[in-house]
Amino acid sequence: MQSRRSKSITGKRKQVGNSVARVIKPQKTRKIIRRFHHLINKRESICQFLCLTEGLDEANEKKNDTIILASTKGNANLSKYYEDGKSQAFNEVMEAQLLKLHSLVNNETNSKEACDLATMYTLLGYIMNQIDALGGLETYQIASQNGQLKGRGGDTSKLLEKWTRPLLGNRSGAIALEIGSLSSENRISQCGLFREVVRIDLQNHEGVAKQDFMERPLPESENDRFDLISCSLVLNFVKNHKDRGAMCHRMIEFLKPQGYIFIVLPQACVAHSRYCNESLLQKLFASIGLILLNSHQSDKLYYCLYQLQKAPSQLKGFSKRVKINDGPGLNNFGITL
Ligand SMILES: C[S@@+](CC[C@H](N)C(=O)[O-])C[C@H]1O[C@@H](n2cnc3c(N)ncnc32)[C@H](O)[C@@H]1O
Repeated sequence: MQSRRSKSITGKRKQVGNSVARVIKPQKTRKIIRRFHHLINKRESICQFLCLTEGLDEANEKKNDTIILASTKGNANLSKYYEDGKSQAFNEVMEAQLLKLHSLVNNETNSKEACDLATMYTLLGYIMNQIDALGGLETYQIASQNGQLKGRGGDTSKLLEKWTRPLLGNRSGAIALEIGSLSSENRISQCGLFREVVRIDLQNHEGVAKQDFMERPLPESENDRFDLISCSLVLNFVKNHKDRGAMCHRMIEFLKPQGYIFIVLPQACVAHSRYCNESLLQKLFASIGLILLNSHQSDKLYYCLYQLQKAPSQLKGFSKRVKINDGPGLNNFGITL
């Protein structure tokens, strides 16, 4: 029988599995999700600064720890700074440093000198410990799941049903793929529009297959393709702009001609990003053959429905992130193709 307690990367014992779900109060879920995103984004910025983006994996913090340690390349000082950061509990000094990280990593005169590296590795250690203290990806997913509970208005596929019923209502036998699925109880699975909904996620959940979409074998025939792909709050979860682009390309491979993609992002990804807004997103998707049918922005989320048309023969202008907004308080969300 699997133990309900496991060791964290810092060696502390922590609870895993359903026991965590019991201790996350609904009013805390948003806070947890925001904190998780904050930490992951800051870690991404530091890793980019250190040219260390390769291989970090939100689903495996132990592996991340090993990768970061390996990047110190036996430099005892750097690994000491990293361990030093890990040993620090939540504190205002480190939080303030995280908040001004943007100016540190974007300072043109900042060469990767010893003092920068010391700060960065200490912050990395601190972030790792904070993610660990939060319970890592598992707690985040449980918080997201709680956020979806019926009656709390959290199931984004309610809008998917509303938008696609007029399009798919008469089509019998439609099949859907839900990437990042946390439950078989969501509207996408219950609305009756689909003969089958294939649900996948990086982690195990009841009624959901554990699979990394990026490793799902490519379709060999039309039967392996989908009428609709749902990608709700997943792209923002993917660690960098290139990998998000790769996921978008891959979704196209899995769509039937004229198939639909339903995408949900935190509203901040289109409203408060240096590298993304709704119009850029629309152009970027158009370059891979996706035409916008519907969109909606709530206080917290941005929803959109695209349909696959014929892709233009050449991909143009989306291989690099271009700054379209500037100012304090913006995030670095972006997608490149
Ligand atoms: C915030 S949850 C979103 C849950 C749900 N779809 C929703 O709308 O609330 C993001 C989920 O995306 C999943 N995810 C991220 N990358 C993935 C990938 N490559 N393949 C499968 N699932 C992935 C994560 O495991 C995580 O559970």
